Amino acid sequence: MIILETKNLAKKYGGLEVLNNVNLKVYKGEILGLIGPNGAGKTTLMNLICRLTDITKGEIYYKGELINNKKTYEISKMGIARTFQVVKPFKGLTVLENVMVGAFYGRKNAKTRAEAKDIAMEALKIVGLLNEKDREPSILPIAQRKKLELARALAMDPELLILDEVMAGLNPKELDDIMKEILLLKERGITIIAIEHVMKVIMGISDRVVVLHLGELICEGKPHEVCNNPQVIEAYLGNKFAQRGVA
Ligand SMILES: Nc1ncnc2c1ncn2[C@@H]1O[C@H](COP(=O)(O)OP(=O)(O)OP(=O)(O)O)[C@@H](O)[C@H]1O
Repeated sequence: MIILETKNLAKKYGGLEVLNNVNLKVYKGEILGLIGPNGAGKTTLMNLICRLTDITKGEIYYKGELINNKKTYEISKMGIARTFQVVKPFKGLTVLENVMVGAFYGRKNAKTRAEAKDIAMEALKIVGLLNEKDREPSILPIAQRKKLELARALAMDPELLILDEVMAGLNPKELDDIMKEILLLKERGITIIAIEHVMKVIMGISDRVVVLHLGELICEGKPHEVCNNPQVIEAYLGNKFAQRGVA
């Protein structure tokens, strides 16, 4: 079953064509890896889906419903949550309070502080950040700030979770930990789109991979199929990767 679909989606910033004719299908329950070179349009595509930026052309359907005219907060209530590439926790709020913000804006729609706290505590438990709940986010190391971002998105109780480079800057042990957590989220029934440059992660968690290049989807398939596609090797991975298998 398709949970999200874009049809002939296009985005221009002034004269700059950033996305062109993107037909993306995301199936319920899968982890979809989205890869492509810097500037390919990956974040822009996610910004369009979350309705953070105007659509130049085309349609976006979520669970069969056209969402072109929805507001970002309506998208959150419908069950789409995302993390951001650059983690920006709210200053002056503790880790717990930052996650509570997600509980107020998401599908669970917390009505009281106590309710939001329960939801946030559960999300912090899932990502293993309960011990840090009273700390100031800015003093957390990068791996924990990424977990905070993940917890905030989880507190929104998403059906579709968009992860924008949650792995960047993590060491191998931290990568393994967060990969396991993402696979657990899939087991909980959450559909995931993961934008990622770390190919070990993409190969390790994705059911399917799509490749964006110069604003167009140039390839989709199982991870190993995509990695062996000559166009993808040429545009993104390079020959070294193809010979080695996993970067
Ligand atoms: N608000 C904006 N105004 C003008 N141009 C923009 C804007 N946002 C993005 N762009 C341009 O759109 C193109 C695609 O950017 P985008 O951030 O979507 O790429 P990306 O694939 O996510 O790259 P990266 O892997 O580096 O994060 C780039 O050329 C970028 O400079």
